[in-house]
Amino acid sequence: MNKPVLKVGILGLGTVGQGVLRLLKNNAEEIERRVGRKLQVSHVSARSAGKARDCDLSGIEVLSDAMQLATQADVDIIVETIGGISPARELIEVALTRGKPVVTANKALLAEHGNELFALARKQNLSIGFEAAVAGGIPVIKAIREGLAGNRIDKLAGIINGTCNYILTQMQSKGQSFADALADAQKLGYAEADPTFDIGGFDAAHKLTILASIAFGMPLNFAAVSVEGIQSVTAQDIEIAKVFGYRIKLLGIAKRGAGGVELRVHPTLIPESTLLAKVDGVLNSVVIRGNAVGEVGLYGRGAGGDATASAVVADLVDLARGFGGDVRHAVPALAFQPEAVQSLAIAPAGAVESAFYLRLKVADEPGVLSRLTAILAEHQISVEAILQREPSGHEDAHVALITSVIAQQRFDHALNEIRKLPFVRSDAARLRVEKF
Ligand SMILES: NC(=O)C1=CN([C@@H]2O[C@H](COP(=O)(O)OP(=O)(O)OC[C@H]3O[C@@H](n4cnc5c(N)ncnc54)[C@H](O)[C@@H]3O)[C@@H](O)[C@H]2O)C=CC1
Ligand SMILES: N[C@@H](CC=O)C(=O)O
Ligand code: NA
Repeated sequence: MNKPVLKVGILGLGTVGQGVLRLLKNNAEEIERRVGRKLQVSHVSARSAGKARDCDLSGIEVLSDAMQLATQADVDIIVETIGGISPARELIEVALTRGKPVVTANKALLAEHGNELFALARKQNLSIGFEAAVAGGIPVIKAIREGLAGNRIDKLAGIINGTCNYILTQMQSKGQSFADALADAQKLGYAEADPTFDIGGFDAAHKLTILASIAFGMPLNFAAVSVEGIQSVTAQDIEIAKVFGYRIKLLGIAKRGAGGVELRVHPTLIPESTLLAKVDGVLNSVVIRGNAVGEVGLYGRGAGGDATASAVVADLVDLARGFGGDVRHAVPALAFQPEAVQSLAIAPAGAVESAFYLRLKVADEPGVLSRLTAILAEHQISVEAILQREPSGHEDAHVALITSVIAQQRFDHALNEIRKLPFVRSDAARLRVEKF
């Protein structure tokens, strides 16, 4: 029987949970017209039941025990916005076991345990919606799983962490310090509960894991992503990159190559003329290359309560439309039929090719540039741009350069030799450069 009202239970009333509650209330009429029935939040579970929140809890039962909500007989759909692995994982498993479809924004959980959770959902003839888990409000999961289903996708790249993009933008355009920009991103509700996930690149790696799976039809394989965060990016590197005509962005890149699939997250110099270089602040963008369509770019808010709620509610609308139906006729979780999802060889990080940016503090003495370029040449690396800064006051001189495209391993061999040179005064800053 088609119930006139579907009851929704929300686990976790933080930035995203509150956003979902607000959006379902504010756009209730629009949503009902889309679904054909009402979506009503009947229960929420919050750790501190009495806490002041930016949402209206009237008429909603607030449970302090999340497991009680996950097993509540009269709740039809569960939204998980607690985050982290435990107890989110157990709560979702219990909800599925009790026959409730789930919507989650939890990329960490899906990247690490999604294969098992999707298998359980399939066994239970249920769906898990996860649009909010990648690039917040941008409908990138839907675009890849459905809109690009006719293509063989061979590459995607994007800015997929709002916190890092906010920090890098603030450092570049306002001269704000890394620490102050991070504190602002936390206040604005962009950062993870533990911001190390953001600045260390792990959150972007969780999202890249999900994107690679649905783009290439491979199982979720978080361990295969090579991850570098933005902690070591300095204001000086941002400024020198600008002189070279580049911006520094944290990118996630998934690419089919001759040596296997490349999965990598790292701060990257990208030419300032590219679209991605112009994506600033909390905005995210993903560019996907399909063999029929060519390049498709998506752009929008990648974090924050309301933007993320937009994605959660879109999943709720999908689940509500197909509620009680046969999931074999729904869009498969990882875009490909589960039995057709195949492991793919992963390219070793050392073999991945790109150009490199190198900055060194050096003693102000003759012969520095010629010795540096000679070592690079011995490793068949040519220099495409070079900049030397004179010493100022007690400061040493700086040399920064951009190389030709080269495998990481070969560049690192050259760098090890460069580090041993007597005139090198500090450890090197080394970043990848992508031309697109
Ligand atoms: N903040 C954002 O912009 C985005 C967040 N996400 C994801 O959404 C999820 C939630 O993130 P936020 O809302 O930012 O986090 P948050 O920290 O603001 O909210 C989580 C809430 O869950 C509550 N909680 C923790 N354990 C609980 C338990 N056992 N029972 C009930 N409540 C519990 C916390 O008290 C907190 O209020 C995470 O998985 C995050 O990665 C995804 C996209 C964007
Ligand atoms: N912490 C994340 C939130 C959205 O996924 C980010 O900053 O992008
Ligand atoms: Na999204």
